[in-house]
Amino acid sequence: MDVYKIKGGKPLQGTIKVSGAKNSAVALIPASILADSPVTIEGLPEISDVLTLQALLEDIGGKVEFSDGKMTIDPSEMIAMPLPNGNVKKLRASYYMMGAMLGRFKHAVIGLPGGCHLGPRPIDQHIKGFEALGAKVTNEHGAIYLRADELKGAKVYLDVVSVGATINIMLAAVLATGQTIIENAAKEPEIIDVATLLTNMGANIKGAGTNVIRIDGVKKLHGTKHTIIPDRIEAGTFMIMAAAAGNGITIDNVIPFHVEALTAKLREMGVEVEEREEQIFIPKTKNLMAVDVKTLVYPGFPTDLQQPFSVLLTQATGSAVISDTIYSARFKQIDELRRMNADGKVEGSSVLLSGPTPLESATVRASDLRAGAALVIAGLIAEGETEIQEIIHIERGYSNLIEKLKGIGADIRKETISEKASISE
Ligand SMILES: CC(=O)N[C@H]1[C@@H](OP(=O)(O)OP(=O)(O)OC[C@H]2O[C@@H](n3ccc(=O)[nH]c3=O)[C@H](O)[C@@H]2O)O[C@H](CO)[C@@H](O)[C@@H]1O
Ligand SMILES: C=C(OP(=O)(O)O)C(=O)O
Repeated sequence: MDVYKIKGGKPLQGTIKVSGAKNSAVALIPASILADSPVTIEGLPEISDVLTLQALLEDIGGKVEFSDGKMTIDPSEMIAMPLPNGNVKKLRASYYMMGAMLGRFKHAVIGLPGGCHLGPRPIDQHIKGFEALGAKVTNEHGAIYLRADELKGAKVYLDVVSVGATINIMLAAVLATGQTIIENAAKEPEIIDVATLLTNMGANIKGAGTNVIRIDGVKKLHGTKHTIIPDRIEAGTFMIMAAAAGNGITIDNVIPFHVEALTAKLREMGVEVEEREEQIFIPKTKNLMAVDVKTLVYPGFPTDLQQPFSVLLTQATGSAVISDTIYSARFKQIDELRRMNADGKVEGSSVLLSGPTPLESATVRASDLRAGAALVIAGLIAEGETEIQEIIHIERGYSNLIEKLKGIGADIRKETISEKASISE
């Protein structure tokens, strides 16, 4: 079992570079299925979700080359191979194989997706969209069967604002006949990134980034070259880290506009945030004041930063309430932070945190990706050596984290330890 070991309390200083966005990458890669010639994506993060998607494309006959963040996918010989199990369970975004394969082959068999356990994560809105386009969708023994004689554009109103459903319906609709309108669409920057790739492949999409997206179906899509946007959640994680443990940190390769909700919260707490063109500088913070946080759909405060942000609140003066309106039970980090001396309590869909509390090292478990990121930040602050187990979740989403953190002075290493030392349930 691999673990991270972190000796906390080191002064962190210098420049840390953000990689390409995980939540774009995991949609851009499946989008290539819709082309009739090679698609090249540059700036991809080196994370296990990307490698798993590469394997899934290879499973269906794609020829994929991936090195130095550049992936070239030749989709010309892909076939509609069923993917009921195996790799699809390893990540959430395998659901994009549904929209992309349905769009190209008019049928697909895909196992139910995996991903972080954040409470219930239904895909009813994805299915509602596929059905509106004319697909018959059934769930048989844990796999979703999708089949359509023809996909025809339709109006789809999303009952909940969903990133995954918005992108998946776009993927299924770009090669359908006629016009599809997605109403109450999600507006995340990753949706614009995917729409940009599809447009450069020859698709006709208007309104991505607003809550109404119009797609006029085209007959075919061709290969292209695309550079991914920076990961705003990784950037936000580094901003929180800089506020909690930094001695002057520059976060490089960030679009400041994409992290505005976090910037505003940090400023409210007393953190100085200097925005530059593609960088953010955070000097050493002296006094942190507690602030309440409520997660919302974009451009609101992202649920994916709520868990890392909770660590910062343990260092702030006063009491604060965090409410997660997207995933009401996304608080598994709190039990682990309590092992490290944090004063936090989960109450329904909120957490009450009081501080400042000096964190102490402990052996803790990364129950999910952002809980893991939270524990890394906690480990960087804590007195002594913290061991983080189940880092497999962290490596789904953070590219070269150890090297990046060492580069700003952190004492962190990856070690393999005996399974017997696991603290998992
Ligand atoms: C791979 C990826 O991009 N993952 C992100 C994506 O996940 P994901 O696409 O799974 O999240 P959604 O935006 O779909 O979910 C938002 C909310 O809608 C609900 N819902 C969603 C779909 C559906 O069919 N029915 C339904 O009820 C969910 O339970 C959740 O409460 O957006 C989340 C919310 O910003 C982020 O935390 C994830 O990092
Ligand atoms: C929840 C997340 O990822 P996924 O949707 O891939 O599980 C995340 O990136 O924080």
